Amino acid sequence: MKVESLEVRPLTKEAFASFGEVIETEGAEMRLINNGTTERFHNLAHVEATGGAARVLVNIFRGQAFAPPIDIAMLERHPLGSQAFMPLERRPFLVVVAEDEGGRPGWPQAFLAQGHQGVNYRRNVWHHPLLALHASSEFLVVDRGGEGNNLEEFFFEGVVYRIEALNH
Ligand SMILES: NC(=O)N[C@@H](O)C(=O)O
Ligand code: NI
Repeated sequence: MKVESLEVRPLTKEAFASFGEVIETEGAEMRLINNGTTERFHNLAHVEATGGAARVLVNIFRGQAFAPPIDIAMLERHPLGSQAFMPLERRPFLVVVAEDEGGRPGWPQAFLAQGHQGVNYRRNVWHHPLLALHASSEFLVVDRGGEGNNLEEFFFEGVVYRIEALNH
């Protein structure tokens, strides 16, 4: 099995732009509402839910903690809807995505999300299932329910992509 080293970069809107949105208050449009008592950080992510009986689901995922070395052996995608993860316990977590190359993921890209950042994977974007860090952590997850198969998985053959350190 070939082992390729994967670097981890900080999660930024710009770096993540081709995969979806970064959910954070920084740089967001803020609207004062509720008679000035509440700041609304408006329209942070585009939620997509397509296909038969499509509806938007609000979930909580409690993810077990991963620690380096972390091997990325597979990625998945959801052809019928987007999927957003927002940390509820303000811990950093790992985001691994890849561009699509002819129906399979290209070289994975790893990002370290800070505890105040969430991500929204655009519909059909290759990503790794939840990778919580440091301790079991809960996330608010907004994704798609409905008919049909909304999960496509790809298992790399002969290679794993290893994250040796979280760097940041
Ligand atoms: N399967 C599931 O609901 N979770 C994954 O899609 C994930 O990205 O964690
Ligand atoms: Ni997913």
